[in-house]
Amino acid sequence: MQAQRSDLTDHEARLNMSASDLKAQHFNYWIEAPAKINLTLDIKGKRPDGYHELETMMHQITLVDRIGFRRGGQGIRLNTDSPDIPADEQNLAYKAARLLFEKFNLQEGIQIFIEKNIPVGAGLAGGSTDAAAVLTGINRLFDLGLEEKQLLELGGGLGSDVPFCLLGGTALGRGRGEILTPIKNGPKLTIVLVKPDFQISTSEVYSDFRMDRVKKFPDNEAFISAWQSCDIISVSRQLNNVLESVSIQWHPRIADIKEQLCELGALNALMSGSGPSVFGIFTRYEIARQAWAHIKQQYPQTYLVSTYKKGEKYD
Ligand SMILES: C[C@](O)(CO)[C@H](O)COP(=O)(O)OP(=O)(O)OC[C@H]1O[C@@H](n2ccc(N)nc2=O)[C@H](O)[C@@H]1O
Ligand SMILES: Nc1ncnc2c1ncn2[C@@H]1O[C@H](COP(=O)(O)OP(=O)(O)OP(=O)(O)O)[C@@H](O)[C@H]1O
Repeated sequence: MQAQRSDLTDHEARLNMSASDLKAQHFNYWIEAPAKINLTLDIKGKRPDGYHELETMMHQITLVDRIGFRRGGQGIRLNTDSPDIPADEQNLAYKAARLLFEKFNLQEGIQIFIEKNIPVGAGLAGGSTDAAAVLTGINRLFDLGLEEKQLLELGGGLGSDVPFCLLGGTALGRGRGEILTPIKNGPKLTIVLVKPDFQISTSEVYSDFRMDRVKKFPDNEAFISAWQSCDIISVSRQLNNVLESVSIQWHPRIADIKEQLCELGALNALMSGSGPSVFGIFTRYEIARQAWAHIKQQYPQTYLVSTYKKGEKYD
């Protein structure tokens, strides 16, 4: 027979609580940290600092990590439910916290929890979005008064994707990816996202990139025009990521997944960032759901997601 709540001692009740109840009780402030996909990614050249000059359409989706905070104690303490990421100063979220602690000489400590739902090393900016959420969270919790422009500048020092993760929505990224132009009034996308069971190093992909191996470059102007007309068919036609020329050569399975998504009804499919995640865009939710159920049997890390809107809650 199941014990009633009132029959339990405090300790038993705590043991009976789900991990998420415990987390909710301990961490009293939570921020969502959404993943991003690159709808286009163009490389304009290599810069003197070794980075690549980009022009990329970035887009937040409803696959989110949740970052919990609690003020108090000494210094920065970080925990996570994921065995795949470091729970120490190696973590990009920890580095984000340290940046603000040092800059503002904060005396009171903070405890941070990363509920990890975004696959790691997937081309989905998982580390960057956690870091962005930590900058936002500490700014609010400690009333630091940092404005968006200052946060974006601090974020850019942590990683090229962090500024976009701070800004959110849909934006064109130039420079290293940190010079951002928001692109408003787009459609709400229905997406099936597949993360195959291997990871790819972003820096290795960039260092193997050769302009003369790219067959077709993105047309961002045409993309933006299609986007602002909410014309999903034209948007799908304009999907293009030049880093596929590296990652698909290393892992032909990425091309297989793209093909499979299209066979299952996607208008088109593309690798995100440096890969290996692949997403397909669908016009109808029911077709997307069937494709998701089918591909999930082969690739357990398959997600049915859509365009992320701030303020809405997602499971
Ligand atoms: C592939 C993308 O995710 C697309 O949004 C980003 O360009 C990568 O963003 P990120 O992971 O935040 O990148 P960073 O942590 O700043 O850099 C990782 C490595 O990627 C390479 N890198 C990154 C961005 C860029 N514009 N040019 C580069 O060559 C650099 O070798 C760098 O050492
Ligand atoms: N909070 C974090 N979440 C995920 N990875 C982290 C985090 N902190 C550090 N890392 C490390 O960063 C590396 C890249 O992971 P991440 O999931 O950010 O890759 P990614 O999605 O390919 O990033 P991007 O799309 O920005 O290139 C991994 O080796 C991981 O261990």
